[in-house]
Amino acid sequence: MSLYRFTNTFRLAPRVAAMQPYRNKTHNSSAQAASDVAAKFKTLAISSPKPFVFHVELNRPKQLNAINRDMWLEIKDCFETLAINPDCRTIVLSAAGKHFCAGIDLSSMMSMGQQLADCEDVARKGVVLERTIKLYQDSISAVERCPKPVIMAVHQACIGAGVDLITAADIRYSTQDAFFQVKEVDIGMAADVGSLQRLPKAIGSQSLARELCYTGRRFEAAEAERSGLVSRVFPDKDSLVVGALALAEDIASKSPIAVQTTKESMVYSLEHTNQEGLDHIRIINKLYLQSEDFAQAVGAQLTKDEKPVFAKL
Ligand SMILES: CCC/C=C/C=C/C(=O)SCCNC(=O)CCNC(=O)[C@H](O)C(C)(C)COP(=O)(O)OP(=O)(O)OC[C@H]1O[C@@H](n2cnc3c(N)ncnc32)[C@H](O)[C@@H]1OP(=O)(O)O
Repeated sequence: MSLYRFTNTFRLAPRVAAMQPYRNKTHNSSAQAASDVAAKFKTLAISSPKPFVFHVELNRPKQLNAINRDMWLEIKDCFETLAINPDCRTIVLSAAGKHFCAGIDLSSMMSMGQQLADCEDVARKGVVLERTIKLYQDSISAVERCPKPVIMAVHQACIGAGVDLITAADIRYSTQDAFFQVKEVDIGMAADVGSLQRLPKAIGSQSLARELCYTGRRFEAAEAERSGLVSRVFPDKDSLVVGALALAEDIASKSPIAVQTTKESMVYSLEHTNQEGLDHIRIINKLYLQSEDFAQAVGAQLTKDEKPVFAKL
């Protein structure tokens, strides 16, 4: 079918000319948007190194990026903010300092224990704990709920809450010196913010997932790659971040309608039958196949235009 017939069939004209200004403006506008977002956070560093790509860094290097209450709150806020930011299409999350994440901040956990001890009634203690666990669950789930693909770039230790965090992401890359531990059993608790639900799906083996969760044993990057927890391993942190950003840039160059709908459908399909997943995407696509992105992307394929430009979403 010719481009003219295709766009006419869908009663759409590619708006390439109208969107020409985005070609030059995108990066400045993403960079400005990133500095606006960054100003809100003290445990996260945020930048936009490439057009439509945001880079979020866990930024408590002295505490090995152990997740304290501020960081739980800020992860949630950050991903909810980026979810609706039109200058953001993909997110890379890495971490500053020696390790990716040492898990929950054990000092702040001790002070929470102290606060609970000050309250005598078991029901009231239960309510406080319930609210805290829900808040932390929502923090990690904000990564999965974010419609923009999230790529985790993991170096060195990724422990406890760190594993909860990375299993909520779309794609995981690591360095060859990375290691992982579902360490909650070692601090006398069952993991409760996502690893038990998401790790078995991420690696596709109940047997291995249960072994890791019951023992808390450390597993290295090579095993993580073999099991599918990470999809690429890099020699060091610099090449890891470069590789993750290059992947993010590639995804960000595609139609945001197409990419975000793909994420929504794949996340939905994790917890639904194939038929439910097919019903879900059919209902979305009966609307979205009328998008100008579709006409434009098909047009670009037909005309071999390597860089179609899509409107912000
Ligand atoms: C409602 C709750 C929901 C969430 C639950 C989540 C649970 C979890 O995350 S369970 C896992 C908890 N984390 C740990 O058990 C990790 C303990 N740390 C380590 O295994 C090692 O420190 C690590 C392998 C991360 C790094 O080893 P390395 O030799 O490089 O450094 P260290 O000398 O051990 O540590 C340096 C200083 O950092 C302090 N530190 C380490 N981890 C934590 C942490 N999670 N929270 C707070 N502080 C931590 C460590 O004590 C050292 O401090 P200092 O002695 O003052 O230098």
